[in-house]
Amino acid sequence: MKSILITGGAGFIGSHVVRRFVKRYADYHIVNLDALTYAGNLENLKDIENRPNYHFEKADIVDAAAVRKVFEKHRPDGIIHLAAESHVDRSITDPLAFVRTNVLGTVNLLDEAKALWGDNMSEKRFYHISTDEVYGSLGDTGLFTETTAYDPNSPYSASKASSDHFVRAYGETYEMPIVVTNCSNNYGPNHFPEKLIPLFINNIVNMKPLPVYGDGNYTRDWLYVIDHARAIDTVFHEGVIGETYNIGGFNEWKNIDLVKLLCNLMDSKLGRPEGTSEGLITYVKDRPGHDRRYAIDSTKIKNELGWEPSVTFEQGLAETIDWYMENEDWLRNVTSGDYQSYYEEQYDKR
Ligand SMILES: Cc1cn([C@H]2C[C@H](O)[C@@H](COP(=O)(O)OP(=O)(O)O[C@H]3O[C@H](C)C(=O)[C@H](O)[C@H]3O)O2)c(=O)[nH]c1=O
Repeated sequence: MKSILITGGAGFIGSHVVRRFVKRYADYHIVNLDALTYAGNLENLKDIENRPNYHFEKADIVDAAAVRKVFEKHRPDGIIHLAAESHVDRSITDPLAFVRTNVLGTVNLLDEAKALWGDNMSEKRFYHISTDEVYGSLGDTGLFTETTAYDPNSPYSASKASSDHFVRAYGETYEMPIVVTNCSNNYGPNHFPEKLIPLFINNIVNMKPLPVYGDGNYTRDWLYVIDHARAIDTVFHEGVIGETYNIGGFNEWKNIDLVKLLCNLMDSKLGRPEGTSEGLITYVKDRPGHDRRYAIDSTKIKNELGWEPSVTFEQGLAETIDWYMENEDWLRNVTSGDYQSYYEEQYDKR
């Protein structure tokens, strides 16, 4: 039996990866290691929590002793590392939190894997899930490829770039069997409503303002989270050790166009007169250091591993909206506590 440890498995992307692995690989021993911070939620895994091949361990990757205990208990052969602080706006107000989790936490995991595996690394794998933001910002043309130079602009992307470098350094220095993927913006069910799409769905439902940063002409490449989970499965099993693969949706949208599309779809789902939600659009002060455009070239993973997105944006967005509208309790629970005051504070500071 293969023991696979997935960090951040209670989070957005992580929960889709855990679900996929638990359902597809009955003979694997799947361990979800998660600190259950504000964006981690075991509700995301209710449907699989009683499966015999699923195990949950609450631990913070910053706590090396706690990580060691989990490693000694479950002796993972493979590690899929998704645990991270991920929200760019939060990184602007609290960079150190990002250094702790994303840099220190990653190095802790690498060290514990090295200690556990010793010289016997041949059947092992350390897989780091990263972001296209490490490449910085594009102009109006061009795409990020696996050889684009790192040029991070936000504390978040700097912390992810640093963790990528550490993972590669452990590959070079200790011959750890590593693999890295850099993905574009994900969307889909279970996404914490601080990110653009779920925040705006939630605000439209509640007739609240839709805060578009700056002029709204920023571009992102959107990838359905379920397609991303499938890509992670493919890279974990078939990716070549030491390689990087970019994972994107071939699906670029300017924020303002995406927001207008979302408004129209939501008006028709909610039976509201056309234009109601667009009336909620409010241009607010820009995010400092806001990257203008991300766009990813996923040709390598397509040509070498046969992965490409399978869900169209229209389908994925419709499924996402339906999920949020059918899971109002989930949304209410995750937006309780200090969530509202956190956001109000952020806008005041801009
Ligand atoms: C929350 C929010 C965002 N925006 C803009 C800012 C961006 O241009 C775009 C998407 O923002 P969001 O914060 O959802 O995502 P990114 O900053 O692109 O980063 C995301 O995608 C990458 C790949 C990761 O690696 C990050 O972890 C993930 O958070 O909408 C607004 O205009 N208003 C808002 O209220």
